[in-house]
Order: sequence, then C-alpha cells, then structure tokens
Amino acid sequence: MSQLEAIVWKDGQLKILDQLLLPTKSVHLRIETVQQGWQAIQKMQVRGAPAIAIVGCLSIAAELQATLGDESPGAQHPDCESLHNYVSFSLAHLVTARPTAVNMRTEADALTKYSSSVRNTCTVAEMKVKLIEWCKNLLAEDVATNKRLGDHGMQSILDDAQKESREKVTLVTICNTGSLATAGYGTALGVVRSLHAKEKLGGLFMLETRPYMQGARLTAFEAVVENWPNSTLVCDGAVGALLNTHKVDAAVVGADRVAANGDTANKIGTYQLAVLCAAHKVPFYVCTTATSIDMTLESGAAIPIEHRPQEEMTRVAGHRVAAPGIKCWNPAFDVTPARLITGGIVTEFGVFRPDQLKEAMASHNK
Ligand SMILES: CSC[C@H]1O[C@H](OP(=O)(O)O)[C@H](O)[C@@H]1O
Repeated sequence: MSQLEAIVWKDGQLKILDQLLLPTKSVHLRIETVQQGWQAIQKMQVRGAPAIAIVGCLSIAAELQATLGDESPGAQHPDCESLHNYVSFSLAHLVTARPTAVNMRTEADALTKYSSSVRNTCTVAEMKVKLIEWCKNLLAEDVATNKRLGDHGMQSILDDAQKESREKVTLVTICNTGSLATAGYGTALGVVRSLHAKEKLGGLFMLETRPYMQGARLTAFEAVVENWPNSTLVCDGAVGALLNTHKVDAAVVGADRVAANGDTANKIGTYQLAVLCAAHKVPFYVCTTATSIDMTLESGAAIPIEHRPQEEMTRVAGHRVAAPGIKCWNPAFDVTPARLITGGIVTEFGVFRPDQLKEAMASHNK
C-alpha cells in the first residue's frame, strides 16, 4: 500500500487513508457501511471532489459485498427492485455529506441509472456483483482521465513556456488535488505529475491552504514523497509577494464544481489567487475532469458554498489559536469567475477557454 493511496479496495474491503492525521500519521480506516462513508466524507477524513465520489460509491459496494450469498426471501435485499431502491436511497444520502463538490451527485446519477438498467435483467446476486464492479471501475477510470488531463495541461503550459524559450516551468497551486484527492494521479497535481515525468517541472509553489491545511499537510506530503524539484510551501498571505518577486509560469488549481459558463468553485483562497495572477499576468488554469462540471448551472452564482465549523479555524491541530468568543466566517470554497481563468479549463478532453466549455462538453455527451 503506497503512502499516497487515499482509497484502497482489496479483497472486497474498502479502506481510506485518514487525511486528518496526515502527514505525521498514515492510518487506513475500514469503511463497511454507507453511513461510515458519509461520516468519513463529512468529517473530511477523505476529501477532494473525485475521492469523495469514489469513496461514497464504494461504501455502497462494501455493504453489498458483505451481503453477497444471502439472497433469501428474508434477506435485506430480497429482490432486484428493493436492491435498486436501496442503492438510490443510499446515493441520495451520500450526496448530502458535502454540498459544493458535484462529483458525488454526478456519480450518484450515473450509478442510479445503471442500477435501474440492470434490475430487470438478472438475479439479486448477479445485480450486486454488477454494482460492485461498476463502483470498483471508478478507481481505474479516475486515474485514466487524470492522466489524459495532466498531459493536456502539461502541453498547454509548455507551449506557452516555449514562446519564452523556457525549458522547465514553475507553477503555483492551492489546496490538494493529487493522489490524496483522487484515485491516485490528480487533477492540477496531475499536470504537475505529467510535467515531472517529462523532466519539465522546474518548481512548485504550494499554498498552505488554511484552515484545513491541504497544502501544508497533503500537497507538501505528495511533493516530498515524489521528490518534485524545488517544491516550496508558501503561507496563503504571501502569494502576492511571491508573484511580485518570482517567475511563476502558471497557476494550476482544481475544481469542486464548474458551471456551464466556466465559473469555478474551488478551495477558499482560489479566487484571490486568480485575482493576483491576473494582476501579475500569470496564466490561471482550472484543472478538472468532466465529473466536476455541472452544466445544469448557468453560472457560479448558483453553486452552493459549504461553511465549515468555526473550530476548524480557531484551532490548529486541536490547539486554540483564536480568542475565545470571536465570531468566525469559514466558507470552505469560493467562486472564481470565468474571466479570471486566463490559461483555460484543463479537462481529459483537452484545454478549453471558458466560453468553449459548453460546446466541448456537448461534443463528448457530457
Ligand atoms: C481534485 S480537486 C479537489 C478539490 O477538493 C478540495 O476541497 P476539499 O479538500 O475541501 O475536499 C479542493 O477544493 C480541491 O481543489
């Protein structure tokens, strides 16, 4: 088991890396039920839009795996119709764990549609196996789409750098969008992995990303484990000074939900990074698979923004740092308007300007 393997499905068992304990402790938790999956997502023991959806679906697979072989009339799922209804109900519950990332809803809709399509074609046991296989396939599919996305983003950034005769590129990123947010390759950090594999990564500045510290605790962990060159941790408040004093070729960030016009909800702090990139003429890329793109929303105004408990701000590693009694405002995400996404939206299908997104997704039936 790799240090960076956030999600493990082995021998019919689901385990997740408890990301609240990283980087000092690597502890894998077994998830046996949908409710345990819901709680792990809500507590952010697993986080990252794609990882949330994969763990949510696999928590259903874990339950079905445990009941395989018990298809008696008195069993929990006596027939395919009741099994389909249970899967649909469980998915609707999992979607409520965290409201901003759309991936859980995307996969919930897809799995509900698949379950409906097989329920009248096989036995209950056969249906359980089909559903488990569907969920397991999410892992390999995610890695494959991330690698295509990473290569598209890499090429776009290198094409820009070549115009300045730059062999290697230095990037800035926020939050964590790598192996610990996905099935193993990453979205924005997938672009980093693709550049590193081609020995074109000159450096990576990562924002600590308060209050959960995805950058300091998770991205820095991935960078150290994979030995990415010149990986440098930056306080959130220092990014303006960084762009004002260093050559940064591009910003690459992930996405939790992209609206049809390209407006993007991502970790809190992404919007101000985009504003600073515009001020310093640093191309700003949103890196996302189609599963995070929500064509039902015309703009980012309609994206629900999750607010997290104030204790996640007032305490660091459980130690109080803010004055008791102070009022807090703790949105977990913000929305970057499409006009600030100057590099483009990097997907598994290619890199698009925000105003090309609708047509691009339609051409891939998304
Ligand atoms: C692969 S995109 C992951 C995306 O999710 C993160 O949010 P959280 O850590 O709260 O789940 C962040 O917005 C990343 O860009």
